[in-house]
Amino acid sequence: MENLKQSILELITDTSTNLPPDVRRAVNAAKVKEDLGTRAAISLSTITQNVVMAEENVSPICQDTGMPTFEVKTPVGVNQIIIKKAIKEAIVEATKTGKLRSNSVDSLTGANSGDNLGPGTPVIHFEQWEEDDIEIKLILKGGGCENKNIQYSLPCELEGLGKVGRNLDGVRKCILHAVYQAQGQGCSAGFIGVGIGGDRTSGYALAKHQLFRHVDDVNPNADLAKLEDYIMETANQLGIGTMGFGGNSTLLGCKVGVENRLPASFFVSVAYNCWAFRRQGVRLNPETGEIKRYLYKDEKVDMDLTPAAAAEAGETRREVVLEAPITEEQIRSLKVGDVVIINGEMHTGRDALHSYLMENDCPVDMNGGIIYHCGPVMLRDEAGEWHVKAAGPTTSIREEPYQGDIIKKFGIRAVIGKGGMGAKTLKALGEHGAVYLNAIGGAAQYYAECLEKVEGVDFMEFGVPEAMWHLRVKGFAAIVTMDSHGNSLHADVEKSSLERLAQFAEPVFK
Ligand SMILES: O=C(O)C[C@H](O)C(=O)O
Ligand code: SF4
Repeated sequence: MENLKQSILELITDTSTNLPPDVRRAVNAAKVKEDLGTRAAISLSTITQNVVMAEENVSPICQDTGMPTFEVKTPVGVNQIIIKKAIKEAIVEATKTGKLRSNSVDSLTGANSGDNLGPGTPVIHFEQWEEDDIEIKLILKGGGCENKNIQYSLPCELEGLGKVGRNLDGVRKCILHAVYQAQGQGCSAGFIGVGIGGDRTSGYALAKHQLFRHVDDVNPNADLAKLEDYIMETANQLGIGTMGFGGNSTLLGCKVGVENRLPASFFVSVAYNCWAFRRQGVRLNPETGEIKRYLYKDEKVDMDLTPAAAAEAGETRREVVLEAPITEEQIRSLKVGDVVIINGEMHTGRDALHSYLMENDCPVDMNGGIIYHCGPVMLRDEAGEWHVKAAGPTTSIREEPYQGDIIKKFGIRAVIGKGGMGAKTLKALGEHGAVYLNAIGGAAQYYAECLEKVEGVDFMEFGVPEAMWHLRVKGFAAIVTMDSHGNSLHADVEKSSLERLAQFAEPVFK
């Protein structure tokens, strides 16, 4: 098995940097469905560009390379301990070379292991099978979309949909609700795997397992095939759209599996995966460990790079250039829908930093400054200089308990992230003259290119993703989705999508 580690390393690299053809087809199709010039069309244009850049740069499509989860099938007689060791070695190497972000964090101390190894990471499932080859499948599912997974225990009552019974129609309602509750926070347009039945643990495992199905396969169970088609049709009428900006493409794939349940339990488990749906697999020669073929590479699919047209007549989009320190006057002139181009300095900060800043001072002057919810992939060269390898936004709503206070305490004028924030932050934006800017989630290569220089870093003890990186940027584009006048695109889309959800309350599957 002399080639085993190298083959696994290739699998990890390909999964992280090269979106599979079935996913590419789905993203391209979504792009066609959006009207030219809308926010959704512009986002999809950035997304397709980002996919191409990741392949060319052999760098992560999204900076969050997720929880590496391997599903391994071995013929009888193959040593699984050797495979496990090779997987771990390949993971360490892929982390060192920036194909994976160091993502394994001690849940009690917050310490990042730095090499993606630790209790429970990576996840490896073994199974024996009757075939002669070794098969290894890998999914890199990021934390933001993982947070939007949801499990329903039936019977229950759901907002907009009413009573949910223990039958196929109840399952239908749960799935629609799952898409609704994710809004744009899991970087829609998404893919969902659904597990009906099992217990709480096996139900989620079944749901995640569905994500290994081809996007365009047909469910062998006729009822579930109908359900999948129905969900695809209906969920895309919720109007959540790419990144939750509104639009026609909310869901790119729906795969449903079923297992028996206990008499007392009826779970519907939903695994939500962002558009950056990174999963791949290989068949290996059991003697040498060489790759015989890839599992999700049926044909080469180029991304649709047609640029999103300029706004149509009637929909004017202002472009405003901002450079820190930003004045209150500049902020007050911004409205939801404006596109902002940022030059100059910004600082990253996410969960660890926000909680720290509540009680402590900031090492840099943030007055008039810009904070970017981002946990980048960074590499240091021989001269000790840091380089940004991938740096898209992270889900901002996690900072909701802190953001308003932090804006006030440090005089921050702009918060960049994705998925939007809540009422408390909206109020603070109005009171203190600040703005929320939505960057395109997952577009980690696209944004890395705008980050020209790493000026410094604080709090490396928080680990690379959570540290406060001081960055010099050029031409960083984001959209105002919450302004200082009380407007929030996120609140609007949430409200309108709930109204649309309620239109699907009547039974469909008898
Ligand atoms: O951790 C990250 O960088 C992003 C995360 O996957 C998210 O979607 O919030
Ligand atoms: S940032 Fe978005 S695209 Fe990246 S892992 Fe999180 S949910 Fe997925």
